[in-house]
This record gives sequence, structure tokens and C-alpha cells, in this order.
Amino acid sequence: MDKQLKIALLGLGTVGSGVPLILKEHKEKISQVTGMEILVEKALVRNKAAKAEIAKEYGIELVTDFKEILEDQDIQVVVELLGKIEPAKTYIVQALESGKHVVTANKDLLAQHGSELVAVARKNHCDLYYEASVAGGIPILRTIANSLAADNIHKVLGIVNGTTNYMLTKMVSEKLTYETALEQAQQLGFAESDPTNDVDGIDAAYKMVILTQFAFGMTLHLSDIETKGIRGLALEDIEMAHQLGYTIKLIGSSSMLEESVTAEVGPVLVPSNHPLASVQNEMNAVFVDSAGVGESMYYGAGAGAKPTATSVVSDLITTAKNLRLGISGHQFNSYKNETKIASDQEIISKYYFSIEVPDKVGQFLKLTQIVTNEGISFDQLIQQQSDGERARIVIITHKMTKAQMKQVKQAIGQIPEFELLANYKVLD
Ligand SMILES: NC(=O)C1=CN([C@@H]2O[C@H](COP(=O)(O)OP(=O)(O)OC[C@H]3O[C@@H](n4cnc5c(N)ncnc54)[C@H](OP(=O)(O)O)[C@@H]3O)[C@@H](O)[C@H]2O)C=CC1
Ligand SMILES: N[C@@H](CC=O)C(=O)O
Ligand code: NA
Repeated sequence: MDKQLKIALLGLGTVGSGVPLILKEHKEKISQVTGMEILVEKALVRNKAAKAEIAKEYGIELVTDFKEILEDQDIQVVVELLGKIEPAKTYIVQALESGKHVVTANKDLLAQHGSELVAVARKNHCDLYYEASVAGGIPILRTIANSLAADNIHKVLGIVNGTTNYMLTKMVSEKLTYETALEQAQQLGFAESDPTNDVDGIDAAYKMVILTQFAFGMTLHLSDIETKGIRGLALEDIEMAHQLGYTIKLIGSSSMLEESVTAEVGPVLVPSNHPLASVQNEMNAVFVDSAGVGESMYYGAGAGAKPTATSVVSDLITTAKNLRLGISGHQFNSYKNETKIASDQEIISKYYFSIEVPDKVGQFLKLTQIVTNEGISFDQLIQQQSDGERARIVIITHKMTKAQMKQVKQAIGQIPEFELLANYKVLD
């Protein structure tokens, strides 16, 4: 081994503590492919005593002041695994400005400040890689940027949040409560330190911003992505969907319609025979529809220490190879297009409506009128057993535009005795 690559970790939490483990377990292979020995020299922590054991195990020097990393000339790569925006952003900018390459798993940061960080990296001829930020262990960003560079992607959609997929799986298969399922996802290290972003779909929306950049070269803001989480998802709707031949999953999607893009996150009824329907627990899957390859799906662990750290180390390996070849500073994603957002008239889907109505004659007729007023018909319709006073009617429509769907919702809202309980997209 003729060369060493000294790195520093910011954060020794779930993912941070996985990195030295992967570097140790796969040391020989990593040395062969990079021609370098990757050494974790320092780690930034808040509490040295709490991380003393892992530091001793891997011979890492713990520091509580980022300056000790920034000013260390031997450290060539900073791996940011703190999460959230600050101080992560400031540390990354300072690292890049002092000529250090950066690897991060921070989707919050990349989705909200990615363009700025990429520009700083570029100006300083530094690498900035973030494969772990989307779908944890699945090498999806590199696949889109490299392997699918020759293709024209029409649509990218999938299960990109491990916590909520784990929760939905456990709530359905083991009848766990929402709270218990969330607690388990936290204990297993899948959830963010504050799981609000997981359950409210925001974490998935961040990932869709990044996926949209890679797939279509367009930069979306979070506000461009209509986002719903699983907080209000009722078990009754999961069961009704099941009776209709669907599984409800939290899906992030981004599609090109002519020359404009539309991206959304929310519970979606996925046909039970669709490959995304069988993705369980913390597993993620990204389904790509493209002109050349056709349909392809990338499946694997979307969260957890080892899978995520493996992606982080794959970025370190790329950084090491670039250094050896003297080609540092190329952008992870160099595909760029002017961002155009699709209008509601262009977005077409089937929709699921779950409506509570008085249990008396004539209700179906009123609903039929609302939907037919938009020139749409029902694909499926069922009524759940009622308590004698109120009944739940569930309909799946044929395809309509998002604008029509909003009209239907509004019309339902105008009938005082109707209550719209849920409204989700239905995948073909
Ligand atoms: N967990 C997962 O499966 C995945 C996580 N990610 C991303 O990876 C990143 C890390 O996540 P994860 O490891 O799960 O998070 P953790 O909360 O487990 O780890 C973060 C660590 O950073 C430390 N930290 C936070 N702020 C500071 C600071 N200012 N100074 C020093 N230390 C600090 C925390 O210390 P303390 O404990 O004292 O708060 C904690 O040990 C996040 O961006 C996350 O979104 C991406 C894909 C999957
Ligand atoms: N909290 C995230 C972690 C990976 O990105 C998730 O559950 O997917
Ligand atoms: Na990934």
C-alpha cells in the first residue's frame, strides 16, 4: 500500500459508527480498488465520554471543535453525518473552501441548499458525493447519473422512506399501533433524530428533490412537491384498499410530462401485483420508467447503519479513485435543464375517495352526479357495512386530471352531510 487517505467523520451516530465498521470489514477489497488505505483519523462528537468505546475500538481521535478537523492538513476528506441544516452546512462549506473533499448522507441539506454546495465544491475543485442521501444502501444516484446517462427517463417513483414503510408493514402485518411501530423504527436506527420529517413525508420529499435533479436535471423547491405523510392514514382505508386489490404505500414520484415535471409524496394505492406493493419493512425501491431500458426497479435497504454506511464508503472510494487519477472536482450530477412545473390540467391519474355519507337512499346518486359532472366514471365502488346512521363509501375513479380531482373534492365538500375521509392517488 503506497498511500493513505486520512478522513474525518462529523457525527458518530447510527450511520457515523457504521463507517469505520465497513472500512474495517472490507479493508482489503477497498485497498485493492482504490490503491489507498482509508483511515478515520478524527471524529467530531458532542460528548467524548459517550463515544469513547467506539473511538478506542477503531483508533479514532475524538474532537468537540470542528476547527481541529478543518485545520488538520492531513485530513483530505470530511464525512458529514450530523444531519439537519446547521451546523452541517457551515462545516461542509468551510471544509470545501479549505480544499477538503466532502461526503454526506444529508438529504435535508442537499434538497434545500444543494445548488449552493455544488457551486462551492466546484469553485474549490473538490468532490461532493451524497449517494447515501437517497434510499440508504441502494446505489440509485450513481445508477441514474452513470448507468442511465444514455437513457431518457420518463418517471421515477418509489418507496424512499424506510421508517414509514417499516411502520406501515408492522401496522398491517402485526397490527402494531402507529406509536409502537414508530418506536421500533426509532430503536432500529431508521428514523431521523426528530421523526416528524419521516412520518409527514418531508424526508421522502427531500429525496424526490434530489432524484428529480438526477433524473430530469431540474431543481424543485420543497413547496413544488405536494406532500402528505402517513399520520392521518386510517387502518380502514388500508383494509378497503386491500379489498379492492391494492396495497397503500407512501410513494414519492416525479414524472416528466412533455417538457414539465410534476413531483408528489403521499399515500398511494399500489396494485397488489405491482413490484412496489411487496416492498416490506425498511426496504426501499425506486422504480424507473425510461425510453431505452423500459421499466427497471432498484431494491434494497433504505435505512440502517450498515447499508447506509456502505453507500457512504462507496462515495469515499470514488473520492479516493479521483484523487489517484487527479480528477477531483467533477460534479456528481452534471445533467441540467430549465425547471418547468406541470399544471394540474396535465397531471393524470386514477383517484381513491373515501367518503362518509348518511345511510339512506340516494347517496350513491349524489356521488355519481358529482363525478359525472366532470365527465368521469367509477372504476370500482364499495360500501362498508354501516352503523345504521353513517356509511363509508369508497370509490376508485377512472383516470382524471388533478384539476378534475380537485373539483370533485370541492363538490363533495359542498354537501353538508358528506365527509371526505381520504383521497389518494391510485397507481396503474
Ligand atoms: N439512519 C439512517 O438509516 C439514515 C440516515 N441518513 C442521514 O445520515 C445522517 C446521520 O443520520 P443518523 O446517523 O441516523 O443520525 P444520528 O442522530 O444517529 O447521528 C447523528 C450524530 O451526530 C451528532 N451530532 C449532531 N449534531 C452535532 C454537533 N453539532 N456536533 C457534534 N455532534 C453532533 C449526534 O450527537 P448526539 O447523539 O449527541 O445528538 C449524533 O451522534 C442524517 O443526515 C440522516 O438523514 C441517511 C440515510 C439513512
Ligand atoms: N429516516 C430515513 C433514513 C434514510 O434516509 C428513512 O427512514 O428512510
Ligand atoms: Na443511495
